[in-house]
Amino acid sequence: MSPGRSRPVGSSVAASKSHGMSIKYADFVDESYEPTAEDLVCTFRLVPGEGLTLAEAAGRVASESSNGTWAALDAPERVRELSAIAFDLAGDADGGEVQVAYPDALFDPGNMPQILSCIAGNILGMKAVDTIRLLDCEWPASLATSFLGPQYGPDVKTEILDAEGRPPTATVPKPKVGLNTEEHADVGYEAWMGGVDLLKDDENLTDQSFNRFDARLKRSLERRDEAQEATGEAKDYLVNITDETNVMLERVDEVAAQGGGFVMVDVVTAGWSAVQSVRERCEEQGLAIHAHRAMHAAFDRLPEHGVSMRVLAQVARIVGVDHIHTGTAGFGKLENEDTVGINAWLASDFHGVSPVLPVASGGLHPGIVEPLLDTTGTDVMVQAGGGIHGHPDGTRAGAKAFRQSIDAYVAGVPVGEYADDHPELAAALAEWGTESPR
Ligand SMILES: O=C(COP(=O)(O)O)[C@H](O)[C@H](O)COP(=O)(O)O
Ligand SMILES: [Mg+2]
Repeated sequence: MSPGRSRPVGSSVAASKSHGMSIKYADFVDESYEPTAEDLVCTFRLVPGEGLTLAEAAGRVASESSNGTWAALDAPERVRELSAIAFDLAGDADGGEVQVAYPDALFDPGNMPQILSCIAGNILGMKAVDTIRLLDCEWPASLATSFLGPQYGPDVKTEILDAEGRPPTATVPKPKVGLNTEEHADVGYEAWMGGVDLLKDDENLTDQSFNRFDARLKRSLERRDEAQEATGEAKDYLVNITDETNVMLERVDEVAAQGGGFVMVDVVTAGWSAVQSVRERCEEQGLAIHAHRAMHAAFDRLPEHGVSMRVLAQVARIVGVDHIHTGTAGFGKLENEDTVGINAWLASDFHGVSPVLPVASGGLHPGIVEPLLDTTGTDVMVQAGGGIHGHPDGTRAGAKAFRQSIDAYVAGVPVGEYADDHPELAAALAEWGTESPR
């Protein structure tokens, strides 16, 4: 049949009471449905609950995530037009994949919590499924463009930093919390002097008693200015503004007033609504947003359940972050994940929405930069904490070694060879070799 929602009323749809039709779970399945360009299409992997077929479970998923419930309902046709339709079912009662198409009129454009309450809401806890995972989404233009989208994306490399033609670098001081303001800013200064572009706060450093936000921002940007002057290279600071939404907005203004170019937000723990608010304020202030994804694994680590990192990254791009962590393709300390596929999506054409710069972070050091970039390509930001500050000769030498490993890659010189006349890199390779840490 031709694409569209005005599908024939199937055998399972019983015309009923005078003003409408009775809709029940089975009416949310149409194996032959062809989605339209206005549909949001979600791919789910699911295992049906006990005693249910794949189609019975899929009907319950499409129903609960759009406008159905457990009881057959009498509803007018215009309400029926808002129903989701499960189609393309592949599998059996032991599990499989299904697509679910949602008409865009079901959604509130520009309201990410509302969209997620549909497609990743009650269905994750229904008895009708033993497990269910939202794997991927095809977004219609009407929803994708109803948010601000990224302001800079990969253009931060040239518009804010001096990183044309190479991956920009960032570092997070370690120990991750506990350093006082002066110690933290000193680490930043040493890292910038060694060749790192960005100082980055860790995900759990915000405004604790030992390192207050306001003082850290001020002092770090003072040291940044010194490093910028000494090196002649643009430097900046990914300061973690994560807090209650109104506090974050005040901090965006403060960062702009002090001359910073970026804010960092723990986007999953803060929540997408708060990220939307920050994004709006960053538009006014011209700041880029670095998205840390702490807590993403609560959604995406178990392969059979939850919401994939791919979908979380899609949401982040639509809402409008400029960078987001997407893992290290198995080379760092974290679980291997679909880093390459997610990064390709973040760079892909998407209804005119700007791309996002992916960030590789977690257990990286100079010895694994080469295989990492071989796998991800160079359109990434590369971030190292322990792989810089754990260098035997300290942070500045560690930053030099890290930058040298990147410069070697961009020059097409094997890292071992480049180390022959770069002693900091040689020391890092002697310390850590080319193994991923655990
Ligand atoms: O602090 C770091 C990296 O420090 P180090 O370089 O010392 O491991 C990152 O927050 C985490 O690894 C999370 O990474 P991701 O957000 O990619 O999961
Ligand atoms: Mg961290």
